[in-house]
Amino acid sequence: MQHPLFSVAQIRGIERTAAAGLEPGILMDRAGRAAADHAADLLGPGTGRAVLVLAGPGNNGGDALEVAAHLAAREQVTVIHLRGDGAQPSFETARAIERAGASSATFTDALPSAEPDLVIDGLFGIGLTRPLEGRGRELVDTINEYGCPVLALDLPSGLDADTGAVVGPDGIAVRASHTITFIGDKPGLHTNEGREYAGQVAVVGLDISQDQFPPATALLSTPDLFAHCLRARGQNANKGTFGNVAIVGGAHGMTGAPMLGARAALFTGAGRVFAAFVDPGPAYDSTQPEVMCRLAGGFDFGTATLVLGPGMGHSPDAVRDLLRAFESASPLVIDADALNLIANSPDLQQRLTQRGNAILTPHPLEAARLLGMTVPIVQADRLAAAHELAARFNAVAVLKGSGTVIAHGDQVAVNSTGNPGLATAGTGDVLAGICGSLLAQGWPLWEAALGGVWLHGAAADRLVRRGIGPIGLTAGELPLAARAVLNELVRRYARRRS
Ligand SMILES: NC(=O)C1=CN([C@@H]2O[C@H](COP(=O)(O)OP(=O)(O)OC[C@H]3O[C@@H](n4cnc5c(N)ncnc54)[C@H](OP(=O)(O)O)[C@@H]3O)[C@@H](O)[C@H]2O)[C@@H](O)CC1
Ligand SMILES: Nc1ncnc2c1ncn2[C@@H]1O[C@H](COP(=O)(O)OP(=O)(O)O)[C@@H](O)[C@H]1O
Ligand SMILES: [K+]
Repeated sequence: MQHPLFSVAQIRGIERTAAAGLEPGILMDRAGRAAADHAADLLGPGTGRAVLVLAGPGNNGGDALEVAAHLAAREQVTVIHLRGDGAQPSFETARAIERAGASSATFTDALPSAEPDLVIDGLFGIGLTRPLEGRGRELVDTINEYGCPVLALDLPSGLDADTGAVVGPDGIAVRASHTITFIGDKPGLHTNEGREYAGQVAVVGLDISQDQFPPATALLSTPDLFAHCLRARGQNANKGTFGNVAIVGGAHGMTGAPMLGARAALFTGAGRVFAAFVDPGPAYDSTQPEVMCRLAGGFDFGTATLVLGPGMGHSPDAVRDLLRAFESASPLVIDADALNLIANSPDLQQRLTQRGNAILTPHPLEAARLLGMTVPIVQADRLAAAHELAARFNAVAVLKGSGTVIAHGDQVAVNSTGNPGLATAGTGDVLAGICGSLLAQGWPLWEAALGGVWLHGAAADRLVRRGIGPIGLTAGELPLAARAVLNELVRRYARRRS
């Protein structure tokens, strides 16, 4: 099943169309009821717990007041309602104000002296137009220090639902442990700062019929998007069935990078794996003797899927190898130094665009160099940056980081796996090796990128679940974990086809 992500403009459109066919206020009734149920689940069995409800001036505040009215029957509810000095509340918010006012909830301007058992964040949702300031900012500052669960309504106040950026210069947002988001899921909850601030995300469609939803802006990447490429191995398979991968890089002093990529390719099922060194490198890898070490200069680039860039350096030999690789018809994964060489060379850019058949895997700095912009601009709208990379270089673009964005043509996906254990040197080399391995096994570019990124993150998640990381997780531990995750996926999804 697909997991769509909608822009704020799309959510507004869906809300308008749905509301036109319903009694006024029904959608807020449903949002308030669903959020109150979610809050009750977080509180667990019992009654009389202290719940702090922060309600803003708009409809997000209306949702929060509905939650307050529902919860007040069982819990000790305190409401801080920031009314703002803008327009009058909407019909549904005015009704929510009345309902909460008629309940046993206590309204106050001051935070309670003791930390509550649960905070409901209904300050701002998709109507946030500027950074938090004044009292709103003070409240967020304080609740961000609490240790109790924080349930954000629709999205954490202060976050941009489209981009996952904290609105601001010098902005602030609620750090929620849970977010219940209404009508449809939003990209900003899953990329950039979104994963940090949104916590666990639950989506409530408010019973709006699917035919009122437009095509999604993006999809959250799950194995359903690449399951059709997962295949059990036929009994009669041989190593030639699973393709050749060559990791091309490893300038003097950087031999570890291609070795990590090569191990990742091997452990995720490539038939034969080469490490092709730009400068004279090791004769063999004593830890992984299955990897065949070669000098890139003499390697026939037409015989393997090529992963270009890990530890490649910037020497004339590196450029020569890159040019030769571009002249081959082999599928390419382009990473690290290869991306920097391309960023510096209009000629390489033109050749890449003309040849196609490539996955680019930049981190935000590499993406900024390729696009001729700064990292903050790339990060301010990661979906747009990935889309632009894909269009400009005629490739599948993988913009790495928390909530990696994968883009090609009109398609955009946001990855749902991974954790900060991956923030350590060499994990990018492993990702490039996995993508190369899947390509070599016959996966199309788009699926190899989606699957490679998902698997890489899931491998890190598996290690963390087993107590290996996030602190101290090493890139070299990922390939074995990726192997386990891939075999599990194949058992779950694959039908034997050979
Ligand atoms: N309608 C429905 O049926 C449904 C609606 N739903 C809910 O509605 C939410 C959207 O509601 P919304 O459009 O009212 O926007 P919301 O996020 O409450 O904020 C707008 C208010 O904040 C103000 N403001 C903005 N920025 C500010 C700042 N930095 N600092 C201070 N003030 C600031 C702005 O006033 P301004 O000063 O800009 O005029 C305005 O008053 C959505 O996220 C979902 O939760 C769901 O229940 C589904 C059904
Ligand atoms: N905080 C994080 N959460 C999730 N994934 C992360 C995080 N930090 C880094 N990663 C992932 O780790 C990898 C790092 O790649 P890269 O920066 O190229 O590292 P290197 O060049 O050292 O191998 C990417 O796949 C990236 O998406
Ligand atoms: K909110």
